Amino acid sequence: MYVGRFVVVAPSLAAYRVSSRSFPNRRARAREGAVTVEPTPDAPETSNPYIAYNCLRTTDRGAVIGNGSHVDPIAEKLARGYPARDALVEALHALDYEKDDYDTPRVAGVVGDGSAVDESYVGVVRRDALLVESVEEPTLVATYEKNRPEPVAFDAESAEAAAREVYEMDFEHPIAAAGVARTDAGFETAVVNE
Ligand SMILES: NC(=O)c1ncn([C@@H]2O[C@H](COP(=O)(O)O)[C@@H](O)[C@H]2O)c1NC=O
Repeated sequence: MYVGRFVVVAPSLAAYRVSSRSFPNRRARAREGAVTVEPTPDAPETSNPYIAYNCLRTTDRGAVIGNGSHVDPIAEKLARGYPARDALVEALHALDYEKDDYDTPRVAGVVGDGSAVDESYVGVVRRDALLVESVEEPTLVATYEKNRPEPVAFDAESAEAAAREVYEMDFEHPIAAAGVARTDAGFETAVVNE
């Protein structure tokens, strides 16, 4: 099955996978407090505005993952003190689904900083819906087919294991993955590219 891009929130860690039929020449690059999805140097030029973006940001108040440019405003609102639910609702509603040939949904997840009980969330904005849900068990939402949050088996206990586990999930066209986990020393992140 091809589900496109997807997030898993677990809820003290999270992971994101880039799957792609159309733009396979991409990688996830780890940066300070962020992971960026970008074309590889050999990728053909494209004017598609949706294929390069920060897919992960960490802040003092939580970590954010997702499949596009909405990750930045969600992280910025979170850092300014918005509750995770409100940051997701506002940024997803403002940017809405992608205006491409598929009306591709935007998906996102927030891992809270550990200071509240109901702080980890997933969200998706589709042409026909905006869903933001609190996460208490591992939950997946994808751009296609599985485009509403659903429970998923997920065993990872570190950022690296989370990235590896989503990369190896049995969905077509894996390209790269990123993981983030809350630890006593803050958020740790990891990437997988193969
Ligand atoms: N975030 C991404 O990495 C990403 N990759 C591709 N897209 C969009 O989804 C469309 C379909 O891509 P694909 O056939 O690779 O699933 C692309 O034309 C592009 O508009 C993306 N946008 C949202 O998922």
